[in-house]
Amino acid sequence: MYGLKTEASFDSAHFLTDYYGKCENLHGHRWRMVVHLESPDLQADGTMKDMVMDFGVFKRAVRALAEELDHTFLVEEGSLSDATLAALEAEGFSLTILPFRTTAENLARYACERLTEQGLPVSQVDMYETPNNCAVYRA
Ligand SMILES: Nc1nc2c(c(=O)[nH]1)N=C([C@H](O)[C@H](O)COP(=O)(O)OP(=O)(O)OP(=O)(O)O)CN2
Ligand SMILES: [Zn+2]
Repeated sequence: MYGLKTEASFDSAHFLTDYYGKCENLHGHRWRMVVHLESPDLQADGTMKDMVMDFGVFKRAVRALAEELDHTFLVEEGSLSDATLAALEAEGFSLTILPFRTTAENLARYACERLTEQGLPVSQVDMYETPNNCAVYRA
């Protein structure tokens, strides 16, 4: 089995709904997303011959996802009233509405799904919420 790994980071705000502790308050993290690819075979021909995938293509896909989430407020759908969302948008804040509680576990799965949709053979995503705390999602 062959593997590749690359990473990108993004700074985003979030809060955890129904969390009893400091994380129920709006706060931010520098999320570090480490993406692992796995393939039993290397490409047979063309520009990516003998590669799982060109590192350039891989890192651009991971960076593009990080860029999409960077400096946005990650909001769990339904966790804020329409009036609050409208007020934040009226102030020019950038929101990313997600259909799940914004835990590191769910964000790791989300990144895996988004990159897999693009045809990357993702085997695992490590989502670091802090330098010491990381959630892992395996495809
Ligand atoms: N399994 C998970 N546990 C927690 C998650 C999570 O996504 N998955 N998230 C949080 C909060 O988002 C919180 O921001 C993290 O809190 P904490 O670990 O306390 O992080 P700190 O930066 O404050 O770390 P210190 O060690 O206290 O400096 C909570 N749990
Ligand atoms: Zn947090």
